[in-house]
Amino acid sequence: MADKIKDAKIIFVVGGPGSGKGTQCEKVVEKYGYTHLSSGDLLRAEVASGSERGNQLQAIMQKGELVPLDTVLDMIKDAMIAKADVSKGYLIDGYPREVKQGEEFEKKIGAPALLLYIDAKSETMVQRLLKRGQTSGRADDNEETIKKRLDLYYKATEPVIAFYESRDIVRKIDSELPVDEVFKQVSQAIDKLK
Ligand SMILES: Nc1ncnc2c1ncn2[C@H]1C[C@H](O)[C@@H](COP(=O)(O)OP(=O)(O)O)O1
Ligand SMILES: [Mg+2]
Repeated sequence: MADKIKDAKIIFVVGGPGSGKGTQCEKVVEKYGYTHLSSGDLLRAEVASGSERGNQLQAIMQKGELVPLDTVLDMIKDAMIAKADVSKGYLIDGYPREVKQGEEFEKKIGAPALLLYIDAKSETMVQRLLKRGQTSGRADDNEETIKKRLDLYYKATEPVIAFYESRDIVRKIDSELPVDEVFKQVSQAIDKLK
C-alpha cells in the first residue's frame, strides 16, 4: 500500500502554533500542486464527520487525554494513499509533534526530503493566534490554551528540528516577515528539491 506513495516528495512543516504553517502550505498547494495534510485539521474533520473513529477520538479528547500516536499516523497514511495518484508531493503540517512521531512516520510511510522550520518569535505567535481566535472558531485559540500549546511546542517539538538537522534536510524560514516574503524563502527551499 505504502508503495504508491514511495516516490512522492514528503515535506514536514514544523513550527509553533500560529507561526504560519497553514498559511504557507496553502500557497505551496497553489503553486506546486502538493497535497496539504494538517494533522489537526484531519482530527477535527474526523470528529465532525461522526464516524466511528471520530466518536472514539471525541471520547478521548473529552476526557482530556492525548490521541494515541498510531491513530494520528493512520489518519495521515490513509489521507496520503487516497491522494497518491494525483499528488506530486505531500506537506505534512503539524506532524511530527515529537521525535517519536517522526520515527514512527518513517517506519510506516517514508522519509522526508525536507523539513521546513517555520520560525517566529513566541510574542508574534501569541499575537497571531489571538487575532485568529476572533474568527477561527477554534476552541484552542484562547490565551490560556495558547500558553500550554507554546510550552508543549518548545518542550516536545523543537527537539524534532534538532533530530533532522543531523541529516541536513532542515531549512529555517524567517516567518516574522510578511506572508509573501516568507513564501519566497519557502519556494526557494522547494525549488532546490528538483
Ligand atoms: N507572515 C505572516 N505575517 C502576518 N500574519 C501571518 C503570517 N503568517 C500567518 N499569519 C496569520 C494568519 C493566521 O491568522 C495566523 C496563524 O497562521 P496559521 O497559518 O494558521 O498558523 P499555524 O498553521 O502555524 O498555526 O497568523
Ligand atoms: Mg495550522
